[in-house]
Amino acid sequence: MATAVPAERDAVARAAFGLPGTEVIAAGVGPALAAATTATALTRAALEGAPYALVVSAGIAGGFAPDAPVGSLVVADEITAADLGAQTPDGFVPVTELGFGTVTHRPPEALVREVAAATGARRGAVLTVSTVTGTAERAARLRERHPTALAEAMEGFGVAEAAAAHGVPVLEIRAVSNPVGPRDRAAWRIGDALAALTEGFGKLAPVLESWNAYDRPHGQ
Ligand SMILES: O=C(O)c1cccc(C(=O)CC[C@H]2O[C@@H](n3cnc4c(=O)[nH]cnc43)[C@H](O)[C@@H]2O)c1
Repeated sequence: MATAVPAERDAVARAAFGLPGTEVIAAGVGPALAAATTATALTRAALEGAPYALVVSAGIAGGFAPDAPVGSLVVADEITAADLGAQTPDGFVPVTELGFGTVTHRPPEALVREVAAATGARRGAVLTVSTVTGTAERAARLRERHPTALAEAMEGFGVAEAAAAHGVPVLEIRAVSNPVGPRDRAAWRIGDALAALTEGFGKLAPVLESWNAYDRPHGQ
């Protein structure tokens, strides 16, 4: 499990589901550091002869109103880099339309369904951004481009790129701490979101145990 900061790591670790082989790391803020730290952890585990079967990006996030209110839990059916591309006179163009790279990773469908059923998490796209959205206009533009988006955060795509490089499936689970939109630090509910993260991960043990037991191939 890869969170951004130690407070998120502790919220996930507090759920203490005691699964052998589970490690929770604070991998850093932003997609680049999250990718580098996650890739390092995956490489180390592989070199030790105990490769990971699943990578989970977890933490707090901004939620798109009204579908992902503050305090709700979201599981990504799509992890998309929302600002990886070029700004043109006609608007934003993702790198894939420029002919290179990737902007989306898809977690295993069955696992996403099982996580949602076990935790009550809402299913939808989670966007990865390098700049936190601070205006209603940008929030609306993101939702126009990604109509199924429920949340935005800053690490999921980086963690997913590291997992993909190692051929390991990925999940992203986020608890909503603030609405995506006009900047309003007074509206953040980080404590509530961390509590929701702990509660959600507390319900995940059977899902992750059966995933590891069946060792299902990527994409199932
Ligand atoms: O200064 C601000 O206005 C501001 C607003 C929301 C979040 C931040 C952060 O610096 C937190 C970054 C940290 O938390 C995740 N996160 C939480 N909410 C959001 C969000 O609305 N948009 C993007 N990321 C968010 C993120 O994954 C980072 O780890 C500052």
